[in-house]
Amino acid sequence: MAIVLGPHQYGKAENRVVRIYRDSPRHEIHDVNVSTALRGAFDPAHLVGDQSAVLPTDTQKQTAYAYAKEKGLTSIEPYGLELARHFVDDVEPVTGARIEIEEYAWERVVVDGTEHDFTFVRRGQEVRTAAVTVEGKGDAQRTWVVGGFKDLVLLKTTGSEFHDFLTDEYTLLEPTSDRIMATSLEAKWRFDSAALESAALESSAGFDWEGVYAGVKQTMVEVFATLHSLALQQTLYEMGKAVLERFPMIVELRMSAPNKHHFLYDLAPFGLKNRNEVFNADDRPYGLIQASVLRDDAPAAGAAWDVAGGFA
Ligand SMILES: O=c1[nH]c(=O)c2[nH]c(=O)[nH]c2[nH]1
Repeated sequence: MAIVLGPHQYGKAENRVVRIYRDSPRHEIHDVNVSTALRGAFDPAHLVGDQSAVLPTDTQKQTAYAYAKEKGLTSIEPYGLELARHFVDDVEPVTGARIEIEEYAWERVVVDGTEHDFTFVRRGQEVRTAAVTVEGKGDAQRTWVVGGFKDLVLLKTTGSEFHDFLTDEYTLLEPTSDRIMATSLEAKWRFDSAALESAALESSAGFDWEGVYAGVKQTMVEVFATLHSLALQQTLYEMGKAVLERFPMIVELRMSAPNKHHFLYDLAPFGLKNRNEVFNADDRPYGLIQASVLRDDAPAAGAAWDVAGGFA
């Protein structure tokens, strides 16, 4: 038996880069958490401690900050593309790079009815995400971009049912035709890599990353609100389908939705009727419903979903 080195990668995780645009009195802020991971011929570092091919994780960090100025940091997808392509194209031993980014949104405070130029309040809603993977050099290079969000907490007070489910001797759940539906939605959408390779997607100027993000989020929120739901599973599928119908550059969407249970509280001991008015918001355990929706002619996903390489 011989011991061999398996897949490996290394990088700087969670660089907290804050980029301010202050070229006019009205400042802009972009607040991100960016993690880099490089793949390639790094076996000697593991096997014999030879660092000659290892671009330090500190350098990767410095690059993330330098690029926020040199290349700009507005939409997170093109910022991730710049970083990933730089590592693969310009650093000889690197054959693949994965850049994962979270963005924390700020909105302007309002003073005397006017938006303030340089003071912001953290927006309590979702965290936007992006994951860019670049593999291979030159003509063989392939690129995958996944946009997304997490922690989008949604709740509807009616318009949700759950009944006619399979039962066995352990089933206690009562069917319901009117319940609260709530979740903290995570969604990730894979852009068409072929479209990415076209010139239009090369720069943030050439592609409306912000518009797509806002549109996907709004589409999902609208479906959550308007679909009379028979199960969270159905809601997820309809949300994903609507996104693919409206956004031709997206080929696949993956969703993860904890079912944030709201149990009707028993007020009978107090002689009170509870007509879906008072609930216990339970935090655990929770149902966890996960689904993906894709075009039947979607190109192969390749390394798009290879989140952090699948390492522990
Ligand atoms: O929307 C739901 N899907 C389920 O699979 C499920 N299971 C459960 O107990 N409640 C629910 N709700």
